[in-house]
Amino acid sequence: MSRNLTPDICVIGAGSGGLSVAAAAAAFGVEVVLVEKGAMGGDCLNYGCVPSKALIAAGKAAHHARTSSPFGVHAQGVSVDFQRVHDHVHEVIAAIAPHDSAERFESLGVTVIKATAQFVDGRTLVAGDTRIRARRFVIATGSSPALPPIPGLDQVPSLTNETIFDLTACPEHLIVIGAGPIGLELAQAHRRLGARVTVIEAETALAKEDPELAAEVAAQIRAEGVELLEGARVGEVAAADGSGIRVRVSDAAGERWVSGSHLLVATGRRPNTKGLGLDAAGVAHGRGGITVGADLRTKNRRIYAIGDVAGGLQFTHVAGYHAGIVIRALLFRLPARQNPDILPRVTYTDPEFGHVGLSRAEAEARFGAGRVRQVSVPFSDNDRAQAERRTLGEVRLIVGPRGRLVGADVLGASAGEIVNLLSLAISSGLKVRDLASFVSPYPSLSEAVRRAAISLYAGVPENPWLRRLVRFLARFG
Ligand SMILES: Cc1cc2nc3c(=O)[nH]c(=O)nc-3n(C[C@H](O)[C@H](O)[C@H](O)COP(=O)(O)OP(=O)(O)OC[C@H]3O[C@@H](n4cnc5c(N)ncnc54)[C@H](O)[C@@H]3O)c2cc1C
Ligand SMILES: NC(=O)c1ccc[n+]([C@@H]2O[C@H](COP(=O)([O-])OP(=O)(O)OC[C@H]3O[C@@H](n4cnc5c(N)ncnc54)[C@H](O)[C@@H]3O)[C@@H](O)[C@H]2O)c1
Repeated sequence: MSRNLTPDICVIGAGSGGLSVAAAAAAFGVEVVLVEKGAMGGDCLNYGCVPSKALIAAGKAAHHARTSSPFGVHAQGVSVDFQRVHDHVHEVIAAIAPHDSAERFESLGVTVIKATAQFVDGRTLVAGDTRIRARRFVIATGSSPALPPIPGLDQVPSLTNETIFDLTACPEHLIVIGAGPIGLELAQAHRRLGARVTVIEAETALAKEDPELAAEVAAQIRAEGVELLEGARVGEVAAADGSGIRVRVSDAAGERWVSGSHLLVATGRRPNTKGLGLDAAGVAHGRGGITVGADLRTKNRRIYAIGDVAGGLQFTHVAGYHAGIVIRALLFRLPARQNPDILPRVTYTDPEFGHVGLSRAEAEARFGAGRVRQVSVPFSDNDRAQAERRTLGEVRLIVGPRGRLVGADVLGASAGEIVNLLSLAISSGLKVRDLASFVSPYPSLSEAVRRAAISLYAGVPENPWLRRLVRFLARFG
């Protein structure tokens, strides 16, 4: 039996973006229908952020146990029970899942429909046996692993982020294609949990980040025993004798076959637009995703697109940020536009790598090279980092006209936490002067931010006018 619904808002996709829109709209008493074809919580909870960070935490525990002797702590015979690692990862997902569950959203007043959604025209969506005509639609269908057209790849068993967290035994030799955040985070975690790991990257590792700092991450990962091949082309994939995989690789060292027990493909993402009926709905889209304006509206003014499917930065916090913009527009009819200049991102390798705002090159292109300064402080100058023997890396500030903080990079321990402070500073339009003049508890890693800010004024005591002023004022007793 079919039914017709006419809610105020219909959200497609119950991942990071869709759940935020649905929860906020329901909180204001707005009638919302949420359509989800798979697991509630989307990629982040089930196949992305949560399981990867839980696996990384397990790898970190093993690494710390093995490397604690400089503290005088000797842990002998560290062993990893991978079944337990698997269970830990799934316990973490299970602990968070109730927050994203259909039951919770129903209790908030949201009508949840478990079905695949498809537009049939510009204002009608079909999901299973339900037809939905809403005042506004929000498409939040996310992205999926993009598999490259490598000969033989479809003939062998391979893993993606959607399947790797189901392994209950540690891969003997994991081959990873792609050294972006997914490839590198998972490569290092598996290495620390006992796998031999080879990463094959066509260009350079973490190519979207500052090259100098990305190279430091790559060096650390290599030092832990990951074989990282950069500028390497994968010519073909084939089954090896027994149950393994062989990958034909060519790089500066020549052409050879690399054999392993498992293959992880982490070569980027494709937006989930297929089968949505976007053409019937009059929604423009391309390979990069759905075409949206800065207000996240599509070509069809009734329909918004947010998160990974909207073709910009692909992060959970960006999907949440998009949700906030759309809620302002849908509920309060306030104009809201996304501002890419304030968005942070963190790669959870060890050392972690955090970035917010503009890179130095972007700042120079926008303001002119002469109006941009960069200051940095290494963690080796930070007492807390020394105490914890976590001295690798640095805090870098990119300073624009009139001393405004326009970008920052943090490489090192807890970079993902430190970047929060910098993200607040940039989104609030703070000046470097503000970061130099707050009281930071001693000893803390974030104190490096204040130190970097103060270093912008390193030449001030040499200023002859100020020196004369100090001498003059001293005369008054
Ligand atoms: C391994 C990995 C690690 C990551 N780590 C981080 C991290 O540490 N930090 C971070 O910020 N980001 C991380 N990300 C990225 C993050 O997961 C995504 O940016 C985020 O999930 C995007 O949210 P979304 O709402 O756009 O899409 P999703 O969370 O993917 O949700 C989309 C939902 O839409 C549903 N759907 C799709 N099509 C339809 C349809 N036709 N009908 C009904 N439902 C549909 C899907 O089933 C899915 O549940 C990671 C990603 C991966 C893969
Ligand atoms: N910590 C985080 O916030 C986090 C973690 C994981 C993923 N993510 C999100 O997920 C997105 C996707 O991550 P990703 O790592 O899959 O994508 P990516 O696009 O960042 O990296 C993919 C890498 O694969 C390489 N590559 C592509 N085809 C190849 C081939 N045929 N042979 C060898 N190398 C090849 C590319 O050169 C690139 O370096 C990220 O951009 C990010 O937005 C975020």
